[in-house]
Amino acid sequence: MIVVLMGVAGSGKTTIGLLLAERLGCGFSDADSFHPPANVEKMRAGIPLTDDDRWPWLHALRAAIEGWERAGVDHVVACSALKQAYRDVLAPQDDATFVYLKGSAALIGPRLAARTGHYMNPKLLDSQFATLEEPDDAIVVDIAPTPPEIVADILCKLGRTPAESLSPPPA
Ligand SMILES: Nc1ncnc2c1ncn2[C@@H]1O[C@H](COP(=O)(O)OP(=O)(O)OP(=O)(O)O)[C@@H](O)[C@H]1O
Ligand SMILES: O=C(O)[C@H](O)[C@@H](O)[C@H](O)[C@H](O)CO
Repeated sequence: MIVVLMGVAGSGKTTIGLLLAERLGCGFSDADSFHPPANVEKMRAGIPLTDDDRWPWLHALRAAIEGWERAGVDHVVACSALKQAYRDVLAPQDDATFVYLKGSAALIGPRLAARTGHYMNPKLLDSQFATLEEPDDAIVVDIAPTPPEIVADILCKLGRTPAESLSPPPA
C-alpha cells in the first residue's frame, strides 16, 4: 500500500506522515526533498511554482513510488499533489491511496507562520489554496485535532487500527 498524504503547505503532511509511517511500521518520504534547487529557491523567495516547475518533480516522485511497488513494501509519502493532474502523474492506475489533510487558511496560516527552519515562504499559502483542486476520491481528514488523533482517524479510515498494525505477525 502506498499512502500519499496531500494538502496545501502547512497542512501537516510531514508531521502526520512521520507518525503514520511509524504506526504502520513502514518507510516515509517527503516530496519536499525531491524538489530541484531552483524550485526550492522560488518557494523561499515567495514565488509560486508553475506546472512546468512541478512536472519533473512529480515524475521523479512517481519513479520512487514504482520502486516501492516493485519492492512490495508499504510506504507513506508526503506530497502537496494540489491538482488532479498531479495526482494522475503520481498514481496513473489509481495505485496509491490519497489522504487529504483538510483545513482552512485561518487554521493553517498561523501554523505556517510559527514554523521555523523551513524554506517554504508562508506568504505562498494563498496561492496554494488557489491552486488546490480538492479530491473527490480521497480519504479526507480534518486537521484541527492533535497529530495522534489525526493519525488514529487515518488508520481507522484505512481499515488499519493502531493495535493491528503494531501487533507482531502470528507465529
Ligand atoms: N495537527 C496539528 N496541530 C498543531 N500543529 C500542527 C499540526 N500538524 C502540523 N502542525 C504544525 O504545523 C506546521 C506545519 O506542519 P508540517 O510541516 O507537517 O506541514 P507540511 O504540510 O508538511 O508543510 P509543507 O508542505 O510546507 O512541507 C509545523 O510547525 C507543525 O508542527
Ligand atoms: O506544489 C507545490 O507548490 C509544492 O510542492 C509545495 O507545496 C511544497 O513542496 C511544499 O508543500 C512546501 O513545503
